[in-house]
Amino acid sequence: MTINSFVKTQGLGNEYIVLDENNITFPLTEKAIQTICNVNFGIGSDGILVKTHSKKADIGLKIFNPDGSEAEKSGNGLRIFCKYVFDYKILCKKQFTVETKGGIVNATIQETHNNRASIVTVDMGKAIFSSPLIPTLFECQEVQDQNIQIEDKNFQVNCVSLGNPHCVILKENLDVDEIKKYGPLIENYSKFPNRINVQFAKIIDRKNVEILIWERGAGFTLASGSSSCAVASVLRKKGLIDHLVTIHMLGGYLTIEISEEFNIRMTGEVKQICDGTFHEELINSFV
Ligand SMILES: N[C@@H](CCC[C@H](N)C(=O)O)C(=O)O
Repeated sequence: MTINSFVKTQGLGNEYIVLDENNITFPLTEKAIQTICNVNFGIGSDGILVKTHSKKADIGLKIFNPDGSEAEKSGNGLRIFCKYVFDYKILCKKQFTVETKGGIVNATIQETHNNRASIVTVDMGKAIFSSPLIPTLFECQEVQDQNIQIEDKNFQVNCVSLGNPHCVILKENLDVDEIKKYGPLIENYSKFPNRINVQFAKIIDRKNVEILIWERGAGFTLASGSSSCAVASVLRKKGLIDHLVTIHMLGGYLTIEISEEFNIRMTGEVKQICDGTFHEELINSFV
């Protein structure tokens, strides 16, 4: 990769721009991230992934939301980053560890279908249900079926952390307009000090769940890996699904495996969209 070059890749319609911290000449400020992720003034993306050095793992990853905030974890982001690391021969092996702000994960490149897609598995770590660790300000030890009032509506929320915080709401019917209206209000609800990712989930059967997502710092997205893991963890804890489940989203599906100890393994597709170089005129609009 050359100076100021980028790769853009999507996982089920959740798209990320991948950068190497050694190759960028400009400071990655909040304004730079917001501009690059903007589809009208920049490249357009659901976030930015930055390759960094790690002393504890094979490689390091920083994850930024399009509003400029830093996320601890991202499921699609991790699969996308692992494909990049493998395809661009940054690490010449199919199994490696990645350090994120939300912990170290193990990743495996399963298949690379000749110029079609890659299938990547990531061990996302252990689902954490302890309220203060998520963090939430609910006084109970674990946040299960807690009622919250948002304007005219009452929601029963279940919270979990996969390194990043999630709020899962079970629904009988999924409504895109509803999550677009209430998602940002739940994201910023007073009991979520670090804000939160929001999922509406509809159980199809014990092996299939359909979800809609409102992402912290990004908004409505077509898919989210950590959200899929969050929904699977919460529903498994309630005994409503099997240990192996397919999470269906608007952009595609992910397979999630939940161990007895709530270690979560996620497998799904990723496809590169393009690569390129930031134009001077774009860089000058945020430096
Ligand atoms: N799209 C991601 C989640 C990205 C981070 C999230 N918005 C946060 O702030 O925690 C995924 O696939 O997990």
